[in-house]
Amino acid sequence: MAPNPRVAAAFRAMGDIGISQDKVKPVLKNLLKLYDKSWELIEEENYRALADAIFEEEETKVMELKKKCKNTDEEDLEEEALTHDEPERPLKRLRLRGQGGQVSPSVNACNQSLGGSSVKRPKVEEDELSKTSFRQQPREIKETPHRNIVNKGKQPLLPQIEPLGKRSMSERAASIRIKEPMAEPGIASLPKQKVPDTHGLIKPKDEPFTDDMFSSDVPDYEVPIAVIRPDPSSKVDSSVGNNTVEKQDGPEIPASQCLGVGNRGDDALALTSERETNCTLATIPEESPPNVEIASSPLGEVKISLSCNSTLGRPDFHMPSRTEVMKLMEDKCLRTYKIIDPKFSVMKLLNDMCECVLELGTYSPNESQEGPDVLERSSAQGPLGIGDDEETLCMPSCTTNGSVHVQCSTAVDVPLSRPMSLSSSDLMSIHDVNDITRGEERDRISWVNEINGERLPPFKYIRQNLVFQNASVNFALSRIGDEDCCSSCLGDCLFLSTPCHCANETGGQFAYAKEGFLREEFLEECISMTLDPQRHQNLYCRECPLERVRNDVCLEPCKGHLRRKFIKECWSKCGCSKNCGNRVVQRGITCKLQVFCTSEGKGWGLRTLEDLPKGAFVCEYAGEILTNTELYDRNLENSKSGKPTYSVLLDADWGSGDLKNEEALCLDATFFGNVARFINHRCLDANLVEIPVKVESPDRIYYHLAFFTTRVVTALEELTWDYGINFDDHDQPMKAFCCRCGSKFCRNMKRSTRSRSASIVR
Ligand SMILES: C[S@@+](CC[C@H](N)C(=O)[O-])C[C@H]1O[C@@H](n2cnc3c(N)ncnc32)[C@H](O)[C@@H]1O
Repeated sequence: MAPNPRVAAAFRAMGDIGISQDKVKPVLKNLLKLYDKSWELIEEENYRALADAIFEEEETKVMELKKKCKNTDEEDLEEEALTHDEPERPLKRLRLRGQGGQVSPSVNACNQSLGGSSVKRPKVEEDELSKTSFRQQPREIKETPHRNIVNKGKQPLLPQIEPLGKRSMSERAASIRIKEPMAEPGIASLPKQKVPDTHGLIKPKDEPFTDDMFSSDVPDYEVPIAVIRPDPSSKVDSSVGNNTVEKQDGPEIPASQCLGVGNRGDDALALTSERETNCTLATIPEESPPNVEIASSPLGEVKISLSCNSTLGRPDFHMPSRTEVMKLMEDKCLRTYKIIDPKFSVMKLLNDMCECVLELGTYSPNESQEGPDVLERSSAQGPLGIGDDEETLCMPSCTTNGSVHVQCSTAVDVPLSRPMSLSSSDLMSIHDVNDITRGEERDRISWVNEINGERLPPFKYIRQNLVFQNASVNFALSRIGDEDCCSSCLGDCLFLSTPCHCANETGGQFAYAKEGFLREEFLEECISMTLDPQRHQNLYCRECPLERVRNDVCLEPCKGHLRRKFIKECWSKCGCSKNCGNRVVQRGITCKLQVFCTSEGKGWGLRTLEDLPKGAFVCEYAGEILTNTELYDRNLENSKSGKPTYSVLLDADWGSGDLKNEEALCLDATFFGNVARFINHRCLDANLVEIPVKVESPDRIYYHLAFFTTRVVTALEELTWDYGINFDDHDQPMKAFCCRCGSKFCRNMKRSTRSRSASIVR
């Protein structure tokens, strides 16, 4: 395998300016292994062009530094000659081999001077060194640098793919071979420049980096690659040489956030000066080694998480902003890369890592059929900022036990591997973080997870109900008689002195007020029916479809269905305007909503991002229209999955007549649904109430189930509705969940014998 130019160049750069290789190696080993995967994708030619361009630009500064190092070089060479029996530093050894035993004096001298303890320091002022610390001498790259990093001298880093199921995600990430070149913006197009031969110094390229370059006891990818380290004594200037941190756009960064890159907490990356090295080495809790985790969700999201426990015992610690962390990481820890790639950023690094894993892990023919591994993740508490980068989420966070995490995940919805259970249509259902509706709704609906690494499970977002197969839903215009519409109306029906036919359903008054919200009186009635069903007459079927589907022969008596108030909206056959105030639900969602991961263990939930007045329409429950029989069959298949259920009975009129099988309908949002599928249950004092709405169908067999606020709901409040579950009724199609609604009226805790029909099927 060809040598890796990035590794070579990074080492050359550090060597040239005298950075201790001992300190850097263990860190770079891990960083490079990850980053190189993406770097490898860049064509060799382009790399050279880029490197040449950068090197030339930096030449003058490097030469200046070299002059200053000159004296030291000579001394060091003498010293080296005297002490050549001593074990060589790995880099030096590499160079010696690569140069047939010829060592570049200047490079070697400077290299040893800063980091080495057994050799002299260069005669360079620290400040000056800081200024030039990462300048690199131009050089000619005559041969392709090696790319084959070898682990422990035995195992190649990029072996052939093994079956997925047998290995952890991290192992897979480390071992899958890159298949296709990937262009990197801004790099591929750089013109190639010729670099004078006079500067050709070293070619650390002919040999693979072997075990002796890195600590040998470090397994691939199971070691930390980055850590945020505390520094008890000083604040560190990210621009080097200054012990204070300048405020960026956030609060001052305390000393505890002195950043470094390390390996298992026992080494640190000393990239700039010894002062910084001391800082990064200061107080590393031994019991909490930093760690890197590569994980994927079942849908293929890749997360690379860098973590350490550096805040342990630091009560003064506060979580820095994402910008602060990123800036410090870039400035302090990783500027080596900036020499080679001026566009380098930590975000880019992390994103590249993620994308490499994605690239490497996608649709590999050798992968097993099992889903991708998901590594154990620590659940971060406290708010996580979402990256402003469209493609990457980078989230520094802090747990209560003091761990600091920098987590990066791909927001691009590419599955890591194709689990057997995901069909191509499933893959189509993977959700954009910015808009789960894929443009179906007027406004975007985003999803966030501030709790753990889970991603939104797949489903296909639909705005309106769809018939699955046998449901008897007939939208024929001819079915709507004159009494069921207002064909002679004009404009806005709410402004009529005498309400039109469409208000008949609601007792001759429209359900909506002119402001667009439900009339208080109507709303209160609906709420009261939900809160106290005993006061309102339940409907009982002679032959309940729920019982009939269970047992055709001997039917159990109907347990009753809550009688509900309907809304009838004006529709296409009406003469009024599309903007008529009696058309609310059919216009769709108009408030700003967000799907989020709940902290109470209820899974995903829905919240509003803006204050909502009482009686405001939020959304309807959209899903596949199934017959009760079809739902029963589906549930039989899924009953033991323990997954959330998303089906709702359209039973608001059951009991008023005998229903045929194809008329007993329900909505199932498991596979096709809208945002309402995320609304969780709350016993009794939910902030939403569901109301049946007739739009295009004159009867009550099929209707829309619409959610309205029961009170003022403030921004970021979770939206909930009372599913009407009787937690004591075990004779139900699916097992009831353990309610975590948190309501003081929770029926699951009190085990009340409240006898409401279960309108949501569990
Ligand atoms: C319509 S889904 C709601 C969205 C769901 N939380 C999710 O993650 O997709 C209904 C399911 O959510 C969960 N759920 C809803 N309300 C809950 C509550 N109060 N306590 C616990 N789990 C709840 C149950 O698993 C239930 O089957």
